[in-house]
Amino acid sequence: MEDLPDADTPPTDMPPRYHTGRLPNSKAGDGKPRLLLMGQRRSGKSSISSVVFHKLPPGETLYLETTTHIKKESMHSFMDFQVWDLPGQFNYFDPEFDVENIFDEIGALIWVIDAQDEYLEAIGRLNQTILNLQSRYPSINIEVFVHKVDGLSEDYKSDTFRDIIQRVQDELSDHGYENAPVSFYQTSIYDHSIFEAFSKVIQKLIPQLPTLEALLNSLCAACRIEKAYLFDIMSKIYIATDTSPTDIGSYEICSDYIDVVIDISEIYGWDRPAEEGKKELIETGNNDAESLITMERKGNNYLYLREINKYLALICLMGDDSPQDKKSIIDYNVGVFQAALKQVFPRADREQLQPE
Ligand SMILES: Nc1nc2c(ncn2[C@@H]2O[C@H](COP(=O)(O)OP(=O)(O)OP(=O)(O)O)[C@@H](O)[C@H]2O)c(=O)[nH]1
Repeated sequence: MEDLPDADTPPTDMPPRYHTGRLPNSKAGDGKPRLLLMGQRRSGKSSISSVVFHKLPPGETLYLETTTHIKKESMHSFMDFQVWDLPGQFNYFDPEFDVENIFDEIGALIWVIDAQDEYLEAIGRLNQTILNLQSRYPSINIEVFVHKVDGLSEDYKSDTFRDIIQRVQDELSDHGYENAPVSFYQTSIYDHSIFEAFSKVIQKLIPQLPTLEALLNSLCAACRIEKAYLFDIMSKIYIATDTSPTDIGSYEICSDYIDVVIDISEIYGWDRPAEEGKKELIETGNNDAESLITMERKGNNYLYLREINKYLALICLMGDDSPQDKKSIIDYNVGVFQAALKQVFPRADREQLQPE
């Protein structure tokens, strides 16, 4: 890390600006990239957005009412984005809907399929939607959540997953779209899988991801960290991790630790008013922010957490080779990491693009 004070920004035609709340696909000026949640009725769309973005306990989704109109919500976090929950009963390519308004400029379309239900009709509609979109908006990422897998046996779960992928891919190749940007995830609101899937969806929209990963790799190598995650604290989505294999177990440990931090800061935290005359800095690399740093032993692992700013936290997972002795080295290197983040998202650029 010491050799890496100036991180290279990957070559790109566009100025880096997602950290101002704009993702690359978003309409210049509106500042809010859009994620669309689509799928059949009762497939679980509102539950997903309530659990991930509003911390609704999964059991309480049983009482959610059917969505009858397009529900638009703005999320304010590391980046501002909109989540649109589209009721399952309409065909959005009908002339009565303003197709352009719905699909123009979206970051990703998340299609939710209820794996516990008959899914052939859902796949038919998904295929139709993908084909419609491919001709008009070929670059939209289509993310298929094979959802509610919690109630299924391991065998049934993987058979269903494979069957759905096969049916979608067959239909696409029949129409000559072998390389359509479609990805599949197994999800449930009753475990961490829904957060993991959302993390991957969001990461695809971050152009500087390779740089963030390279920085996290260097940090891990310098401090013998097993796994490092850069978390969005509010949603528990991780926006980057090092490139060593990710297992859901390490994500779960880190995500539970974030919960503890949130609970404690809800009790002891308070709002800091912005200093007079100064705009509040909400961006990556704001190391003027008060920062919480902790290191704790969890079973055979040590967990190191450092708040990067109001929205982001770095969490590292280490083995038992006395990392406590190395805490000062880790602190130092994480400080270098934070400085490098600032190079990736220079402050001048942030201020210039900060909405008034
Ligand atoms: N077992 C299980 N049930 C789930 C899961 N996610 C959602 N559900 C249940 O599925 C039912 C329907 O969820 P909703 O979120 O209302 O579905 P929706 O897709 O928004 O439905 P509409 O508003 O009618 O379009 C609720 O009873 C949820 O509790 C899951 O991961 N596992």
